[in-house]
Amino acid sequence: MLTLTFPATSRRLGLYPVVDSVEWIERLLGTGVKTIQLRIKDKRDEEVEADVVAAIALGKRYNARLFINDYWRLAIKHGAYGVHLGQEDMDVANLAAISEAGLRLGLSTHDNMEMDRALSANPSYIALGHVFPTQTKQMPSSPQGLNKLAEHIQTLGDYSTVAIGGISLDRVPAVLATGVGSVAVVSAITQAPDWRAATAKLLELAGTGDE
Ligand SMILES: Cc1ncc(COP(=O)(O)OP(=O)(O)O)c(N)n1
Ligand SMILES: Cc1ncsc1CCOP(=O)(O)O
Ligand SMILES: [Mg+2]
Repeated sequence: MLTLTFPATSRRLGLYPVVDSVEWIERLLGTGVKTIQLRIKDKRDEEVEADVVAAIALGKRYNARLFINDYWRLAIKHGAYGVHLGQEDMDVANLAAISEAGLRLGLSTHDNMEMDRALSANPSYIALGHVFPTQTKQMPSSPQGLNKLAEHIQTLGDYSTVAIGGISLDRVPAVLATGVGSVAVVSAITQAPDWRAATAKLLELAGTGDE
């Protein structure tokens, strides 16, 4: 099998909000967030292209690591910092094209087998989830829990790692104690009664990541 390579990203990506609009990207980059993902689901490329372009421009303006979820063709076309893909996406996306374009690649994993499969692609980071039950996405698997997460982090050594799924503000210290380099959150920010206060506290705990 052809061995692909992707540029490295920071070993610690810090707080990593995953959001569904350019408005959220702009708000959060304005607070000092340095790792962020645009995650728009189930639209045609033509419908999301303008948002992808705007998000990438904001990422560059704020000198942030902006990952595009799913829309890897648009991410290549417009020069995103990186792309995030799931296991099913791996079957259909052209990983070689992402590699050749020099984009970072993040891959989702939910168990040991998926971790091995992801590692064989040499991605820039490995996401591990879901750690806790989540209301944000229907998951076919059970939550991994903190012990399993800690085990995976040990196995992955110096790899850049991201934890996702049900990570509320009060759970962040325990998640970080596993040694994971980043906490990815949706509802902890977007459903917070005061998103600014929530983001400030999350940044205090998880940081902005390594340079
Ligand atoms: C950082 C991060 N981790 C995991 C996911 C989930 O990606 P995926 O499995 O492709 O599912 P969708 O987000 O596409 O529904 C993610 N987006 N970000
Ligand atoms: C996109 C995704 N992938 C695995 S869990 C998840 C949703 C995480 O959302 P929340 O932080 O609200 O639990
Ligand atoms: Mg996906």
